[in-house]
Amino acid sequence: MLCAATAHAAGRMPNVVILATGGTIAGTGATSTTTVGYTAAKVGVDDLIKAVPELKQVAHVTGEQVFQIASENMSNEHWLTLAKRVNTLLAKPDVDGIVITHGTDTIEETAYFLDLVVKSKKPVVVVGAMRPSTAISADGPINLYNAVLVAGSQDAIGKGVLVVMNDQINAARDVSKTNTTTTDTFKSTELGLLGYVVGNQPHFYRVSTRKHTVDTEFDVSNLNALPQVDIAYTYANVGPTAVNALVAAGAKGLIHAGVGDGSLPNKVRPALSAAREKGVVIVRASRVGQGIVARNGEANDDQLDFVVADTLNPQKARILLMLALTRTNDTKEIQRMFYTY
Ligand SMILES: NC(=O)C[C@H](N)C(=O)O
Repeated sequence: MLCAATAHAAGRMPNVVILATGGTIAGTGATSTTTVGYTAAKVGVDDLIKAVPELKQVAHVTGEQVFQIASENMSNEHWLTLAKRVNTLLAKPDVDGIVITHGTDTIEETAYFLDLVVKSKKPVVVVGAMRPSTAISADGPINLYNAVLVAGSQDAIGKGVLVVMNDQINAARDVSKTNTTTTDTFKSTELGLLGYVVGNQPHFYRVSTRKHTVDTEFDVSNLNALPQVDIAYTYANVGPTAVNALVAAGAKGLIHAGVGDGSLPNKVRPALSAAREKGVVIVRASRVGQGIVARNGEANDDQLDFVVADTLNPQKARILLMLALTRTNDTKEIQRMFYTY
């Protein structure tokens, strides 16, 4: 077998733990042609593993059912539970890598959260499927097989948390779901994927230069909750209602999903400025989906005391801001974090 893992160097197959959380990869539909309108999160981890007997050829696989949910129901509390379990498992010398099966709707968020809080260089791969397990040409089994190959590979060590779908390897920081239903939905847009899984082997061509895992300052081991951070979306004719409601509901941080380069409509700017004066940390992001939100570009961030999201999309900016707020309220420090991770 071509799977080259540290464990292989020691003359054994890698030990990979599959942590199952639900999603479409564990979904079932009424018929084999049901590819929408199915029920997510039905099949247990043992059956997911049994459905891919080829896994035995590339790793010693064990499974744990951590949750059984559709990923639109993923919460901060789920993330803390999952991250703690991942860190506990990776601290064991006999665990070589972890695969997390997950719904695709929020896979990019869970992967980025773990990328910032996992304290190990060992591979962590998040994987899902766009078709339920009962569908013709279900993509779950091949995605799971590829994910296990990557998680057991020494080439994946130190690369941060990875999302493996559709034969492609993507960095957690940069990958996003870009199509509502197709199997080639996960893209790292202009920043590029890291590699492919072809011929029973991962092939890496690039790395993410942003710090992750063992090189971050975030530690969730003693956390049971995360600071409340919400997202206010902007569009033509938007007013301050959402911003004011989120602040009134207790947000400690707000991501402004602005138009273009994070532009602030005149009707929203005073509400955000007032929120900042109350101590809420404001991060300017963009709804566009790629590109940098430039500091002091579409707004005078120095004067307003705002932070910019750099290239993070709003949902990933929310994650970094929550973790940043576990360390500091200083906006200069938070801006440094957005240029570091
Ligand atoms: N393809 C999927 O997994 C979608 C599903 N709603 C989920 O995220 O759990």
